Amino acid sequence: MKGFEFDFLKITITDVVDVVLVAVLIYYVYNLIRNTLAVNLLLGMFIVLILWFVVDSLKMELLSTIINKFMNVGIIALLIIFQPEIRRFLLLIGKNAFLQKNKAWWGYLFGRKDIERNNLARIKPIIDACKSMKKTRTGALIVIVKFYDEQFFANSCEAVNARISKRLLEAIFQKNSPLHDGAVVISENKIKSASCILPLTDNDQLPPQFGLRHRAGIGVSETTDAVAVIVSEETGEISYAKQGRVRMNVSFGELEKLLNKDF
Ligand SMILES: Nc1ncnc2c1ncn2[C@@H]1O[C@H](COP(=O)(O)OP(=O)(O)OP(=O)(O)O)[C@@H](O)[C@H]1O
Repeated sequence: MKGFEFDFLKITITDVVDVVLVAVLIYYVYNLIRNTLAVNLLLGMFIVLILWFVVDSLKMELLSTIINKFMNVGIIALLIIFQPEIRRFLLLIGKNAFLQKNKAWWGYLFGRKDIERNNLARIKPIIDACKSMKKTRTGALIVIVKFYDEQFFANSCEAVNARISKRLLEAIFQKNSPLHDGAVVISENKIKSASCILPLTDNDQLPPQFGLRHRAGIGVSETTDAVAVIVSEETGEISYAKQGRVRMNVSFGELEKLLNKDF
């Protein structure tokens, strides 16, 4: 008994690391699914789990067997249901970790000011294009990805592979342009493709004025590491989608800050 109490109270460094890692994992998972449909799915699964325990402890054989069978395929169902979140999570810990490490080295070697100046040079054409498209009420969807997944984008896009420029972005989204329908995808400092058809979000909590353009921007940010800048054709309002969540009526100052952080 004494041994048990001693064991119970013994906390090793590994235990602390274990708890911290689990806390970090929960934080990341929470951040990934916060305000997305995945929360409802998770809640649904949690309710089924509670029901299973209740039914099992009340020895209700038939219902228990049915839920048991359902739970047996639970892992596969989880993988299918949470495929976008799992994909985003793995991209986050893989690609982002590498990029962040690089950023830190660049910061160390060349100083923060240089990074910010470099970033502004990359971001400025996008912000300038948005300013001009807001004025002319030109609808636009600009998607920025850290990791350009050829397979994901190649099938539904026209390849561009050009330097990011304000005039090119304006020309693409201009109403008479053959490429104006769909999204522009920017990655690795280039306009990689245009006229991309993206997956639409299933989120039913979005404002009613959000049509297909907004839904596509939010949808791609749910399934990939992308952020999307959306210029509304109707209102000229700028929205910013990231991880399935959307910020509406973003000012150009805010847009610069957001892109500086995410690009
Ligand atoms: N799956 C898709 N992927 C990328 N772009 C799309 C997709 N579906 C529609 N679009 C773009 O959205 C445009 C239609 O936008 P719609 O008016 O439905 O959107 P909205 O969100 O209401 O935006 P706006 O405020 O600009 O009207 C299409 O012309 C096309 O360019």
